[in-house]
Amino acid sequence: MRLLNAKNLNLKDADVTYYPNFFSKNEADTFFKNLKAEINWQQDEIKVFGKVYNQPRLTSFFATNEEPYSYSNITMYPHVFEKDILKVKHLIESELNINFTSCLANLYRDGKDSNGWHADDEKSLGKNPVIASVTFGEERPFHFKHKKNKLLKEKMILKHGSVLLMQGFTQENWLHQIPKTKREIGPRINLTFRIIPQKNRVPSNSVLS
Ligand SMILES: O=C(O)CCC(=O)C(=O)O
Ligand SMILES: [Fe+2]
Repeated sequence: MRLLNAKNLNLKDADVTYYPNFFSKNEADTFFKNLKAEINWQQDEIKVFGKVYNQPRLTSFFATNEEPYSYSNITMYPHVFEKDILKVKHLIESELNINFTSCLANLYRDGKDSNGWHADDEKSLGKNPVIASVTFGEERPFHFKHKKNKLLKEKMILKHGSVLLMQGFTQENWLHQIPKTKREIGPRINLTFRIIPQKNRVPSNSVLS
């Protein structure tokens, strides 16, 4: 049932599939409530043209390994996966047959919170990264635009309990954003599951010959 009504967006030079009904209404309501309370949401600062601002959303980072995640000028160190986020992880992994190591969680408190145009193309994610992006709470528009061909764009609404799977050449060729809105709206939680391998480290007790 979770993959019911799956839709490939058929974006050029990309591979994006939307699963609008991945979580039932009841499941999604419960996850939203629990994750909002359980997660240790943090406020990071971003630097734009030398000036420091609060990032327009709260975040938290989780991983099964110790590998931090750096993007823009922010480095996030992982928490261990907590109860509910681990449940979400397992449900996604078993349906999509993909194992994720890490999750960047975003809390958009209201319409003033946003996520500007970007691609998740950090080196640490490797080439052609797979990203599963889960929405709980308020639905928000999600925009895509092609990096080179200005005529190619797409807008969609990410529903409560939906999953958006981005893979293949998506990050190489497209940008995405969650724009601000003037509408009076409630909070939205987004979980982006990613694969960020642990870099090789020499164990402290090893003997090098
Ligand atoms: O909130 C979303 O749906 C997108 C989040 C996102 O693009 C990101 O965290 O990289
Ligand atoms: Fe992103």
